[in-house]
Amino acid sequence: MKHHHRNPRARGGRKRQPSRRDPLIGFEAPVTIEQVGARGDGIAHVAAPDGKAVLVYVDCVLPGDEVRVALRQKRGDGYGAEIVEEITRSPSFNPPRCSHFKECGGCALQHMNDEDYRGWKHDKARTALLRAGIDAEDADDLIADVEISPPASRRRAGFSVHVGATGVFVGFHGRFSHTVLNVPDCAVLRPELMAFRSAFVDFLKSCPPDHARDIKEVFVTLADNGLDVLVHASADPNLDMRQDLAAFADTQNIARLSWKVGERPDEPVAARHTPLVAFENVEVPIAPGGFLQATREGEHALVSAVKSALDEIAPKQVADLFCGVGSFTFALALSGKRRSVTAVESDPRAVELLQYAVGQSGSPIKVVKRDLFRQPLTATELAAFDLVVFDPPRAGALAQCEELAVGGPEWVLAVSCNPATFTRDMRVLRNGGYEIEKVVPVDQFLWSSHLEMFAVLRRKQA
Ligand SMILES: C[S@@+](CC[C@H](N)C(=O)[O-])C[C@H]1O[C@@H](n2cnc3c(N)ncnc32)[C@H](O)[C@@H]1O
Repeated sequence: MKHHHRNPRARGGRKRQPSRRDPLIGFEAPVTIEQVGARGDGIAHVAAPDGKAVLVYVDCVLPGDEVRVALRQKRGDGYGAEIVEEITRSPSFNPPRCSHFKECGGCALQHMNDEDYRGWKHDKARTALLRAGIDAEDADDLIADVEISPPASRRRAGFSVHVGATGVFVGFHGRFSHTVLNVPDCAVLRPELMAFRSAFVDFLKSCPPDHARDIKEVFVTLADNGLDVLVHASADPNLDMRQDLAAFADTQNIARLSWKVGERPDEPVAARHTPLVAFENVEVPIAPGGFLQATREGEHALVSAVKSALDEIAPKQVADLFCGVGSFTFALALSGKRRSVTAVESDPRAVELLQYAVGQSGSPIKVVKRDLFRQPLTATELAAFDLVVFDPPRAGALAQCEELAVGGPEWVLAVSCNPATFTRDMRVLRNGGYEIEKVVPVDQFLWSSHLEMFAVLRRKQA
């Protein structure tokens, strides 16, 4: 056997120190939870053996809970801690709805009662406005009631898949872990998605393990006419697997089942009929894994907010930026009376599908493919519109807001799925002369820390 002499300086120049264990890992202490932080975890301070106060983050707790915790791992500026004993629970503690809530990383706040939960989401919107420079009294006047999607309403989900010696798992990752958990009584998903999940577990159990093991994730969207399923795998399916998947799609009445390996384009394995969603009675085909608002109720709340703003603004020329396949586009063009809409989107597939539906319906919509991060509509181009609507991904719409600040129209409607970038974008627009007139918080990710915000902005008259 060869013996390798390692030069300790060869790689980093300095001799490696033996790793020293953090003495606080494993330390136990009683704590009283002070507040629920932005991610839904409880925040508290424990007294360390040296007398210093150490920040801890604890899952599944509420303000006022007294628990004994063990520090488990460094997390940001503090430690993630696990409950080892419940001493007293706050009166607002609600029994969680799913049996696997404590283990599952999908929900953060199932244990909060409905009223406190509503208040917590409202405060999240309020904090975003305060950070955007709005004063507290104005923020309270601006924020409408939170529109919360009910349990069992989420119409799209990405399930992680693990097929191994311990069984078949199709579900979500555990809290701060890579372990995939089955979620047989998930309370947030539509029943159609739940039925698919358990049928898919059975299907994978019936497959040769070598092939089932290739499947890593499965994304499911409930379109208006059935399920659209996209399987992410590490290798192509063989002929048997293709036939089995096609038979599975038939028995489960799946509209389309596609397969995707890495960054390669997805490939339909069973295309029984094209998944469609309707906006203002116009049917639009959707792409495998393509964007759709997470719940019908959330989409309805956002579209209603857009429509009531239209009544007040009465625009003639509208720009719908980051339009996707048109959740707002058709409402902007067709609700009440017809208006000209320029719909802008960078995803080529969404552009093609929207273009198709526009052509079929003869709607007054021009669809433009453009990257609005690199090439926002310029102040000069914006002069053609009397209303701009934007609904960017989590990164927000900084470049576009900078152009709006210079030359945007009187009215802007902003939709955001990330309070942090919402705050930043609102600051830019306020510095450019816009005032926020109304904010509607929309909660499509029940019991999570996510929040969507809809805002009406108007340029201050000189
Ligand atoms: C939150 S979704 C909103 C889609 C649509 N408004 C809806 O409600 O269904 C954000 C959209 O922005 C698109 N997008 C992402 N980056 C973009 C970019 N740089 N330029 C233009 N569109 C982009 C995505 O493809 C996606 O369709």
